[in-house]
Amino acid sequence: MTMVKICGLTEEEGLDAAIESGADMIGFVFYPKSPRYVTPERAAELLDGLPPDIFDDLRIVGLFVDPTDADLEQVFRILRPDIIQFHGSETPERIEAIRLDFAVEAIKAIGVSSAEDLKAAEAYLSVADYLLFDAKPPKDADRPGGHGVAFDWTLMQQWTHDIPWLLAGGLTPETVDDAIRLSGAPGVDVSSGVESAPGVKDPEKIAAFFKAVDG
Ligand SMILES: O=C(O)c1ccccc1N[C@@H]1O[C@H](COP(=O)(O)O)[C@@H](O)[C@H]1O
Repeated sequence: MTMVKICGLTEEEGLDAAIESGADMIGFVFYPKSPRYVTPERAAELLDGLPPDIFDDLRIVGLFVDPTDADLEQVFRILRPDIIQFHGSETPERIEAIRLDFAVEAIKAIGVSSAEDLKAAEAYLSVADYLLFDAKPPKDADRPGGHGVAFDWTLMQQWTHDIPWLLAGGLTPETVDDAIRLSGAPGVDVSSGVESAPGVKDPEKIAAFFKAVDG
Protein backbone atom coordinates (compact mmCIF):
# COMPACT_ATOMS: atom_id res chain seq x y z
CA MET A 1 0.00 0.00 0.00
CA THR A 2 1.31 3.43 -0.93
CA MET A 3 1.45 5.81 2.02
CA VAL A 4 -0.48 9.06 1.32
CA LYS A 5 -0.06 12.46 2.96
CA ILE A 6 -2.46 15.30 2.19
CA CYS A 7 -0.82 18.59 3.14
CA GLY A 8 -1.97 22.16 3.62
CA LEU A 9 -5.43 21.56 5.06
CA THR A 10 -7.33 24.68 6.08
CA GLU A 11 -11.01 23.67 6.02
CA GLU A 12 -13.32 20.92 7.28
CA GLU A 13 -14.31 19.79 3.76
CA GLY A 14 -10.76 18.94 2.75
CA LEU A 15 -9.97 17.34 6.08
CA ASP A 16 -13.07 15.12 5.91
CA ALA A 17 -12.28 14.07 2.33
CA ALA A 18 -8.69 13.19 3.27
CA ILE A 19 -9.83 11.08 6.22
CA GLU A 20 -12.68 9.37 4.34
CA SER A 21 -10.26 8.46 1.54
CA GLY A 22 -7.85 6.89 4.04
CA ALA A 23 -4.98 9.36 4.39
CA ASP A 24 -2.06 8.09 6.46
CA MET A 25 -0.87 11.62 7.29
CA ILE A 26 -2.45 15.06 7.15
CA GLY A 27 -0.38 18.21 7.25
CA PHE A 28 -0.92 21.72 8.58
CA VAL A 29 1.34 24.49 7.29
CA PHE A 30 2.69 26.70 10.07
CA TYR A 31 4.62 28.96 7.71
CA PRO A 32 3.00 32.41 7.56
CA LYS A 33 4.00 33.17 3.94
CA SER A 34 2.03 30.18 2.67
CA PRO A 35 -1.51 30.54 1.27
CA ARG A 36 -2.15 27.36 3.30
CA TYR A 37 -1.00 28.85 6.59
CA VAL A 38 -3.16 28.04 9.60
CA THR A 39 -2.75 29.21 13.16
CA PRO A 40 -2.31 26.44 15.73
CA GLU A 41 -5.72 27.42 17.12
CA ARG A 42 -7.35 26.83 13.72
CA ALA A 43 -5.59 23.48 13.27
CA ALA A 44 -6.74 22.41 16.76
CA GLU A 45 -10.28 23.53 15.97
CA LEU A 46 -10.29 21.39 12.81
CA LEU A 47 -9.02 18.35 14.71
CA ASP A 48 -11.28 18.82 17.74
CA GLY A 49 -14.39 17.66 15.93
CA LEU A 50 -12.92 14.29 14.95
CA PRO A 51 -13.69 11.00 16.72
CA PRO A 52 -10.67 9.97 18.85
CA ASP A 53 -10.24 6.56 17.17
CA ILE A 54 -9.39 8.35 13.89
CA PHE A 55 -5.97 9.06 15.37
CA ASP A 56 -5.14 5.33 15.68
CA ASP A 57 -4.32 5.32 11.95
CA LEU A 58 -3.78 8.99 11.16
CA ARG A 59 -0.61 10.96 11.85
CA ILE A 60 -0.72 14.74 12.26
CA VAL A 61 2.14 16.58 10.58
CA GLY A 62 3.13 20.18 11.34
CA LEU A 63 5.04 21.79 8.46
CA PHE A 64 7.67 24.39 9.40
CA VAL A 65 10.41 26.25 7.54
CA ASP A 66 13.57 26.81 9.60
CA PRO A 67 11.57 27.09 12.84
CA THR A 68 12.94 28.68 15.98
CA ASP A 69 12.20 27.02 19.32
CA ALA A 70 9.70 29.82 19.95
CA ASP A 71 7.88 29.02 16.67
CA LEU A 72 7.62 25.39 17.69
CA GLU A 73 6.56 26.16 21.28
CA GLN A 74 3.80 28.44 20.01
CA VAL A 75 2.29 25.49 18.12
CA PHE A 76 3.04 22.77 20.67
CA ARG A 77 1.29 24.80 23.41
CA ILE A 78 -1.95 24.39 21.43
CA LEU A 79 -1.62 21.03 19.69
CA ARG A 80 0.93 18.24 19.50
CA PRO A 81 1.77 17.09 15.97
CA ASP A 82 3.08 13.51 15.73
CA ILE A 83 5.61 14.60 13.14
CA ILE A 84 7.36 17.82 12.16
CA GLN A 85 8.00 18.34 8.44
CA PHE A 86 11.15 20.42 8.06
CA HIS A 87 10.87 22.22 4.73
CA GLY A 88 13.72 24.72 5.05
CA SER A 89 17.51 24.58 5.34
CA GLU A 90 17.58 22.84 8.71
CA THR A 91 20.86 21.05 9.45
CA PRO A 92 20.92 17.43 10.62
CA GLU A 93 22.09 18.70 14.04
CA ARG A 94 19.14 21.08 14.36
CA ILE A 95 16.66 18.35 13.45
CA GLU A 96 18.20 15.94 15.93
CA ALA A 97 17.97 18.56 18.71
CA ILE A 98 14.31 19.36 17.95
CA ARG A 99 13.39 15.68 17.75
CA LEU A 100 14.75 15.16 21.24
CA ASP A 101 13.54 18.43 22.80
CA PHE A 102 9.99 18.12 21.45
CA ALA A 103 9.77 14.29 21.52
CA VAL A 104 8.49 14.24 17.95
CA GLU A 105 9.25 12.41 14.71
CA ALA A 106 10.80 14.21 11.74
CA ILE A 107 10.22 14.39 8.00
CA LYS A 108 13.05 16.21 6.23
CA ALA A 109 12.13 17.72 2.87
CA ILE A 110 14.88 17.61 0.25
CA GLY A 111 14.76 19.75 -2.89
CA VAL A 112 15.78 17.66 -5.89
CA SER A 113 16.97 18.64 -9.34
CA SER A 114 19.92 16.27 -9.81
CA ALA A 115 21.53 13.11 -8.46
CA GLU A 116 23.81 15.30 -6.31
CA ASP A 117 20.80 16.34 -4.25
CA LEU A 118 20.18 12.69 -3.42
CA LYS A 119 23.77 12.38 -2.24
CA ALA A 120 23.28 15.41 0.02
CA ALA A 121 20.14 13.83 1.48
CA GLU A 122 22.24 11.04 2.99
CA ALA A 123 23.31 13.46 5.75
CA TYR A 124 19.77 13.19 7.16
CA LEU A 125 19.52 9.40 7.22
CA SER A 126 20.36 9.11 10.91
CA VAL A 127 18.19 12.00 12.16
CA ALA A 128 14.99 11.84 10.10
CA ASP A 129 12.21 9.27 10.40
CA TYR A 130 11.11 9.98 6.82
CA LEU A 131 12.55 11.87 3.88
CA LEU A 132 10.36 13.81 1.46
CA PHE A 133 11.73 14.48 -2.02
CA ASP A 134 10.25 17.61 -3.56
CA ALA A 135 11.08 19.78 -6.56
CA LYS A 136 13.20 22.86 -5.89
CA PRO A 137 11.10 26.07 -5.79
CA PRO A 138 11.07 28.54 -8.70
CA LYS A 139 13.88 31.14 -8.43
CA ASP A 140 11.71 34.10 -7.35
CA ALA A 141 9.55 32.07 -4.94
CA ASP A 142 8.81 33.41 -1.45
CA ARG A 143 8.37 29.93 0.00
CA PRO A 144 10.25 26.66 -0.52
CA GLY A 145 7.33 24.41 -1.44
CA GLY A 146 3.72 24.08 -2.46
CA HIS A 147 4.24 25.37 -6.02
CA GLY A 148 2.84 22.41 -7.93
CA VAL A 149 6.23 21.91 -9.60
CA ALA A 150 7.50 18.40 -10.36
CA PHE A 151 11.05 17.10 -10.83
CA ASP A 152 12.35 14.18 -12.90
CA TRP A 153 10.80 11.27 -11.00
CA THR A 154 13.18 8.74 -12.59
CA LEU A 155 16.04 10.25 -10.55
CA MET A 156 14.58 8.46 -7.53
CA GLN A 157 15.47 5.09 -9.07
CA GLN A 158 19.00 5.85 -7.83
CA TRP A 159 17.82 6.11 -4.20
CA THR A 160 18.48 2.77 -2.51
CA HIS A 161 18.32 3.55 1.22
CA ASP A 162 15.84 1.81 3.52
CA ILE A 163 14.41 4.92 5.21
CA PRO A 164 10.68 5.49 4.50
CA TRP A 165 10.19 8.29 1.98
CA LEU A 166 7.54 10.33 0.23
CA LEU A 167 7.53 11.78 -3.26
CA ALA A 168 6.19 15.34 -3.50
CA GLY A 169 6.01 18.22 -5.94
CA GLY A 170 3.39 18.80 -8.58
CA LEU A 171 1.52 15.54 -8.03
CA THR A 172 -2.10 15.46 -9.23
CA PRO A 173 -4.81 12.82 -9.68
CA GLU A 174 -3.72 12.67 -13.33
CA THR A 175 0.02 12.22 -12.75
CA VAL A 176 0.37 10.32 -9.48
CA ASP A 177 0.22 6.81 -10.99
CA ASP A 178 3.06 7.62 -13.41
CA ALA A 179 4.96 9.29 -10.59
CA ILE A 180 4.78 6.18 -8.42
CA ARG A 181 5.71 3.88 -11.28
CA LEU A 182 8.67 5.96 -12.48
CA SER A 183 10.07 6.80 -9.04
CA GLY A 184 9.27 3.63 -7.09
CA ALA A 185 7.96 5.82 -4.25
CA PRO A 186 6.59 4.03 -1.18
CA GLY A 187 4.62 7.18 -0.30
CA VAL A 188 3.26 10.35 -1.89
CA ASP A 189 2.50 13.84 -0.61
CA VAL A 190 0.21 16.33 -2.33
CA SER A 191 -1.00 19.83 -1.66
CA SER A 192 -1.73 22.16 -4.59
CA GLY A 193 -2.65 19.28 -6.93
CA VAL A 194 -5.86 18.60 -4.98
CA GLU A 195 -6.99 22.23 -4.65
CA SER A 196 -9.56 24.39 -6.47
CA ALA A 197 -7.61 27.54 -5.45
CA PRO A 198 -4.48 28.10 -3.35
CA GLY A 199 -5.34 26.96 0.18
CA VAL A 200 -8.75 25.51 -0.75
CA LYS A 201 -8.81 21.72 -0.97
CA ASP A 202 -11.24 20.12 -3.44
CA PRO A 203 -12.89 16.97 -1.98
CA GLU A 204 -13.46 15.51 -5.46
CA LYS A 205 -9.80 15.92 -6.40
CA ILE A 206 -8.76 14.33 -3.11
CA ALA A 207 -10.98 11.31 -3.80
CA ALA A 208 -9.64 11.09 -7.37
CA PHE A 209 -6.06 11.27 -6.09
CA PHE A 210 -6.61 8.26 -3.82
CA LYS A 211 -8.34 6.36 -6.59
CA ALA A 212 -5.34 6.93 -8.85
CA VAL A 213 -2.90 5.86 -6.13
CA ASP A 214 -4.82 2.65 -5.47
CA GLY A 215 -5.51 2.02 -9.16
O1 LIG B 1 2.23 24.41 0.67
C1 LIG B 1 2.94 25.39 0.93
O2 LIG B 1 2.53 26.54 0.78
C2 LIG B 1 4.33 25.18 1.43
C3 LIG B 1 5.00 26.25 1.98
C4 LIG B 1 6.29 26.09 2.45
C5 LIG B 1 6.93 24.86 2.37
C6 LIG B 1 6.27 23.78 1.80
C7 LIG B 1 4.97 23.91 1.33
N1 LIG B 1 4.29 22.86 0.75
C8 LIG B 1 4.79 21.53 0.57
O3 LIG B 1 5.47 21.40 -0.65
C9 LIG B 1 5.34 20.05 -1.15
C10 LIG B 1 4.84 20.04 -2.57
O4 LIG B 1 3.63 20.71 -2.70
P1 LIG B 1 2.74 20.62 -4.04
O5 LIG B 1 1.98 19.31 -3.98
O6 LIG B 1 3.65 20.71 -5.21
O7 LIG B 1 1.80 21.78 -3.94
C11 LIG B 1 4.38 19.36 -0.19
O8 LIG B 1 5.13 18.68 0.80
C12 LIG B 1 3.68 20.52 0.47
O9 LIG B 1 3.19 20.16 1.70
